[in-house]
Amino acid sequence: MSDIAVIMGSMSDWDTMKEACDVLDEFDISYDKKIVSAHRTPELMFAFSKEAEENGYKVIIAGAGGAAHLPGMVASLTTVPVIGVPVESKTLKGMDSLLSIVQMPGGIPVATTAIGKPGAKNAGLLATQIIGITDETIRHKLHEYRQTLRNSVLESGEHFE
Ligand SMILES: Nc1c(C(=O)O)ncn1[C@@H]1O[C@H](COP(=O)(O)O)[C@@H](O)[C@H]1O
Repeated sequence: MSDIAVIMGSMSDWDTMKEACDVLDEFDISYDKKIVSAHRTPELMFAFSKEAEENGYKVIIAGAGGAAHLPGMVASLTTVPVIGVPVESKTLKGMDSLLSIVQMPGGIPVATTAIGKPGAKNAGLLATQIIGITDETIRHKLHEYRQTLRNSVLESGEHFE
């Protein structure tokens, strides 16, 4: 059983969603990755969402671009928390993806990240922080991660005059 599911609307989203998986690998968090589309594979999307809780997922990270209905539709079918990643689209640069994911009606939340790779990375980190609520080892690693981040910023500015 994996803690997290990373799903995406198309194989073309993988270049972006890999950022989330890289973070989960770094923190040694188990995850499954799947291509699931609300538009193209609605039956699979329905079955995946309905089974998510009994499959033991604690968080679902869902990335999609354009008319990005996947995160919201999955969120409507499960109470497992969903983090939506707006994948950058060619024509509208991901503004379409962002607005499709973020503007959920009251009652069905999706935690929406920034557009593209930084958003996918943060989705991985946010999922890690959620897992960290009940896992002290993960919390410890998160503190170390923040310390490394702080140090790299401070060091980068050391000789900046
Ligand atoms: N937004 C969705 C959904 C969905 O929301 O269910 N399924 C696929 N897509 C998106 O279509 C874009 C183009 O897909 P293709 O590259 O396969 O044509 C992808 O970014 C995908 O997430």
